Formats: sequence, structure tokens, C-alpha cells
Amino acid sequence: MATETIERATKTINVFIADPLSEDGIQPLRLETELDLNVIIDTGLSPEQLKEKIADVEVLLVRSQTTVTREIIECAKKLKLIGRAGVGVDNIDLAAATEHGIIVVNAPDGNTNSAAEHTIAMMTSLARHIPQAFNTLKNGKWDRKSYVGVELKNKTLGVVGFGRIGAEVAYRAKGSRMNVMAYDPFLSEERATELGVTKATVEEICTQADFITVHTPLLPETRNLINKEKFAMMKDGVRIINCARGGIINEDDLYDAILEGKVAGAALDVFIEEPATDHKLLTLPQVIATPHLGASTVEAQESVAVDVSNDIIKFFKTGTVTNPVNMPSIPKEKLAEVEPFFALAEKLGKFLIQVSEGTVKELNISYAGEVANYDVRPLTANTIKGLLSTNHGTHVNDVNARYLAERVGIQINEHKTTTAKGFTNLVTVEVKTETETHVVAGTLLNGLGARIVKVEGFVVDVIPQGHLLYIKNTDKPGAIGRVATKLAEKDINIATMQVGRNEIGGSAVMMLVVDNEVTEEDLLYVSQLENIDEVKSITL
Ligand SMILES: NC(=O)c1ccc[n+]([C@@H]2O[C@H](COP(=O)([O-])OP(=O)(O)OC[C@H]3O[C@@H](n4cnc5c(N)ncnc54)[C@H](O)[C@@H]3O)[C@@H](O)[C@H]2O)c1
Ligand SMILES: O=C(O)CC[C@@H](O)C(=O)O
Repeated sequence: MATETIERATKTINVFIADPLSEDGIQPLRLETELDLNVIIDTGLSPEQLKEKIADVEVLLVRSQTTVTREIIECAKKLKLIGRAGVGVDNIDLAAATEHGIIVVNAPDGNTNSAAEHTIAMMTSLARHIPQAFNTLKNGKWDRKSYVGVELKNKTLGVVGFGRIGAEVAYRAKGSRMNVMAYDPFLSEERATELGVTKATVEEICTQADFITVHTPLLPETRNLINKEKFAMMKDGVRIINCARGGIINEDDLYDAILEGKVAGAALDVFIEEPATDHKLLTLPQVIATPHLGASTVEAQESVAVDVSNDIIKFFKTGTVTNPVNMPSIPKEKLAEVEPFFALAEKLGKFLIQVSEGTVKELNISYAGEVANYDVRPLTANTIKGLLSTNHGTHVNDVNARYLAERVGIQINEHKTTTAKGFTNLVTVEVKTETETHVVAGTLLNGLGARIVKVEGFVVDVIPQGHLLYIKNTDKPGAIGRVATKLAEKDINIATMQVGRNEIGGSAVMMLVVDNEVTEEDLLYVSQLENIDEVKSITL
């Protein structure tokens, strides 16, 4: 990790900004002095132009206009990070990014307030026909009869999706003296009571609400969440607001529901296809709309660009980020607890892949002692990194490690136990291939660093570094001496040697740290010795 960070910090990092971002917001990038950041702003490109221009960039920064497809990701050979200055990442192919080990970060907090204010503005405009009335007046007509509205006071607002924006909308709606019902799979009764909203199902919201606003992400489960069946349940004259994502409300079904008179009006900031300049919903007088302006305020744009810029800098300086989308988000203090184990975990994985024959089927990691109290997901990722390093080299990283392992059918199991049998911490890793099982365990010794302390049940004490020889033998006099002599004949110097056995005359292991790499020919030479059962060369 340290060398990688230094390498990252010394070479030029091309940051390509493909959508308009606040200039004040990207100041952290401009003012950064430790990293050599080359900021390139080129917006409004076609996918073909973008593919060409990002071939050499390390960072791609977008808002919602640019769709970052698999094809684009595959053209950007040096890409390490995609930054989304905003919340929704539905314009980024996350699976492709993860597969290529590219971290995706977003800025989830910076535009919450603006999006909530926009939703309230849309709801109020809808209730009082403000855009339609303004349009008529602009056209020279003083029409007061056509635009009689409804009050918000005492009406019921149904909020579907009660995350950051949904909750802020509810808070403001209560200020307008509305009754608020909310549905979110993660909304508890306690939080609903605390915020003064009624926890409800989507169906309850549909049957009881006068206004319905959606604030979920666009996911397979939320696509068409509000559809024909849901409209049929609604009160006549219901009003619908969507400032989240096009597609959460089925656009055809909404169109029909408006024509049928079920829905009195709809306020839309987002559409399935954007830009949506020629949309059938826009032909209806009951529909008011804005061109995806929920986050378009000076404050939100500055805030999201600052957040994402800071994460880019953090990533290239420390290898960690604050708002990851496709890797576990772990607070700094929690990460600090497990960081000392990173190298050990990776070495254990690396050790095992070099002693195992056949296709790996299962990886079982046991965290014992104090380490069991920590968030061990990054340790598992590091173990997998080590395990896959022989096949994937540097392509495997924290972002794609688990994905790559699962893709090749490796089943990963983590187990935690507080008892570590004589150690403060013990990480035991077992690998099962089609034909074999191998186990290695390691610990961090206070002030002394990482040690391998068990190999296949034999107790050893080895610094996991450099060139090792792992020898299985039968515990008979002379075995150790013969190995040492043969290695000397091949000019291989033994730095340290550990032997382990379970019983006199039974099977035993030797773990040798040697000064130079051992060739296949040397291995064969040693393996032919009397009482030597297996010899493996390992480089950690
Ligand atoms: N119009 C804009 O410019 C604009 C600006 C910001 C955000 N957004 C969009 O607004 C939406 C909400 O953003 P946020 O910051 O509040 O996100 P969030 O992650 O804080 O909240 C989303 C909530 O939706 C809930 N959810 C997920 N599946 C659900 C389901 N099936 N039914 C009900 N709830 C479900 C989640 O549990 C979560 O609480 C996102 O789609 C985001 O992209 C739009
Ligand atoms: O980039 C924008 O202006 C829209 C952002 C918004 O849709 C979001 O999901 O954060």
C-alpha cells in the first residue's frame, strides 16, 4: 500500500471533467500541491468523443448528463476512479466499474437540501398552477378562473423513499401543516414517530394520500413502483411529484391516469429519457416540469463538487475514500483498526495460492481475538487479493477482489470468534481446491509486525516476506541436514529455518527463508531427497 501511494502521488494524474461542474467546487483539485493533478474540462461530448478523450485518464468526473457505459469504461485503460458529483449513480455501469477495479464515489449529502426545496417548490406550484398561470399571463391573458388551486394545509402527503431527501421533504411539508405518511423498507416505527410521520405501506399511501412524492433510487425494485395498479388505488384528484428518477413512476400509466381524471396533476423534474424535450406528458396541461433541476443551485453544485474533489485527492494520497459506491464504506477510525492487518491478510492469501494445486473452490477465513471485533471486510478483500494475485496481478484490488473471486466460483466464508488460543489476534485462512485443503494462520506481534504462526496445523514462526521454501517431510534423522547441504550445493543461502512436527517420526514441515528465488530445477533437486514428500517455493 505504501509504495503504491507514493507512486500514485508522484506521477501526473489526469482528471477529466465531462459534465459542467461548479468552478468553486473544483478548487480543491486546482489548489492541490502534493499531487500532480492535471484537470481537463471537456463537456457535452458524444460517447464516441468521450471514449477517445479518456483513453489516458485516471479519473472521470461526471454529473447526470454523461452515461458512463461499459464500453466507455473499457476504453479508459488507466481509469482508477469515477466521481459522480451528486447522488444517483444510475448513469454509471457499476458492474463494469467494479469488474475493472475502478472505484466509484458520489457526493450523497451536498444536494439533499436543494432537491428537497425543489420538491416542495414543485408541489406548491402544482397545487396552485403557478407555471400555467404565469404562462397565460405572459401571453397577455388575465385569467383568474382557470387556476383555482388547493391548499396544502391538512392534506396528506405520501413520501415513498424516506432517505435523505424524503425525510427533508417530510420535515418541510409538516411546516406547511400537511399530514405525512412515509414508506421506506428501512424506516422504523421509532424514527417515524420522532419525525412526526406515519409509517405506512405503499398501498396505504396510494389509497390515502392527496399528494404522492417519490424519493427512492432507480433500482430494479423501484422501476415502475407507481404503475397502473397503484394509480387505480389512488383517490380521485391525487397529485404526483417525481424529483427523484424517471421510471420510478411508469410514464405511460401516469399519462393515462391524467387523461382518465384520476390524477389531477403531476410535477416532474426527471424523465426516463433525458433530455425530454418532446415528451407526451409535456403536452398535458396538468403536467408541470423542470429539466432535472433538483440539484441545480449554486450551493448544491459547489458542495457536491467539493466533496467529490476531496475524495479524489484522498484516494490518491491514502488509498481510501469517504463516499465509496462500489466498495464497503468504513469510517476512518474503523479502517485504522484493521489497516495494520492488510499486509498480513494479503500474504496469507498469497502463501496459500502458491502451495495449492487445482482450482480454488472455497476460501474460509477465521478472525479470532481482538480482530474479530473489527469490520473485517477490507481484510477479506486483501486475503482475496493475495489469493488471486498469481492470476490477476495488479488488476485485482479492494474494489474488485470479492467480485473477481465470486465470478470464478470461489465461495467465501468469514467466521469470527473472540478466543484466539494464546494469541491476541489470529487470522486463519483455509483454501479448498477440487482436490486439496491448505491452512495457514498469521498474527501481528506487538511491535514486531506480521508472523505466520501455523502452517497446516504445524506451529511455526516465520516473517512473511521474501523467498520461502515450504517442505513437507517425514520426521527422520538427517532430513534437515540433507536439505541444507543440497541448497548449499545450489548456492542457496538459508536465512532462517523453522521446523514443526506433531509427533516423533510423523509428518513434519520445514519453513526456510532463503536469500534467493528457488528455480523449478532446484526444487526438483531437493524433492528427490530421502524422506522429503513435497517442496514448494513461495515468494511473499
Ligand atoms: N432531481 C434531482 O436533481 C435529484 C437530486 C438529488 C437526488 N436525486 C435523486 O433522489 C433520490 C433520493 O436521493 P437521496 O439522497 O434521498 O437518497 P437516499 O439513499 O438517502 O434515500 C433513498 C431511500 O430510498 C429507499 N428505498 C430503496 N428501495 C426502496 C423501495 N423499494 N421502496 C421505498 N423506498 C426504497 C432507501 O431505503 C433509502 O432510504 C435518488 O434517486 C437520487 O438520485 C435527484
Ligand atoms: O447532476 C445533477 O444536476 C443532478 C443530480 C441528481 O440527479 C443526483 O442524483 O444527485
